[in-house]
Amino acid sequence: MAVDDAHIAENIEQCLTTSLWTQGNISFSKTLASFIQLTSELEKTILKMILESFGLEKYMDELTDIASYQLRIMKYEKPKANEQTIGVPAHSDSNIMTLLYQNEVNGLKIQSKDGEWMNLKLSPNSFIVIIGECLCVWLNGRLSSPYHRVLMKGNDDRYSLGLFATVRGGYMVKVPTELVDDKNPMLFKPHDHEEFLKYFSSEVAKGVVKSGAAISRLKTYCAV
Ligand SMILES: O=C(O)CCC(=O)C(=O)O
Ligand SMILES: [Fe+2]
Repeated sequence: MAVDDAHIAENIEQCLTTSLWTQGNISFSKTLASFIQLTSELEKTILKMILESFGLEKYMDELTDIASYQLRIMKYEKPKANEQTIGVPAHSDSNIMTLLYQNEVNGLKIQSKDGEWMNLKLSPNSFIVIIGECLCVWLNGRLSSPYHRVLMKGNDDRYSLGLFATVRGGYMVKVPTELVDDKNPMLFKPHDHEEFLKYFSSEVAKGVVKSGAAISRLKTYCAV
């Protein structure tokens, strides 16, 4: 892990640990820091594999330089009555890539390209990798960013840990020239993704769009 990444991981876990235990909690801190270290390395390995598959490995340094990582710890309570409740409504992630790790309680559904909702039944110790809209745009739509949601049923609470790799503000998301030719015209104009997210949340606040509809809004915002 590079010095910068170590610093970022340390910051994330310190903020979280001190907000949960004012005195700190060394064992929890260490577990969290090593989780962030391992998952951010895994995210980079997956990104490298994706770039290599498109012959774009020369962009690896650029994309890792502008990445920032956010860890979220999520708890979904079991439904009170014998019913199904929404843990997270349908949405696509607006970042580069998300890695999810859950306890043994399933609940994540992912929508296929033909609109079918698929239940994910995960074996223990597996990770879910979700491509975010920012990477979908950067790759000129070669990989899509799937809609997903969490539905809860049954008698157990669900916990999940999400590592969200995001681009830092100020970075112009620009489709590489290698991905543009006569058959594959550029789909998105270069744009600052953070500016788009600000615009999008103001549209959500005004009630113009629903919070899960970022990808269609992104098309309106910067489609060629
Ligand atoms: O908890 C999960 O499995 C999914 C959470 C999620 O999709 C998100 O926070 O964006
Ligand atoms: Fe998500």
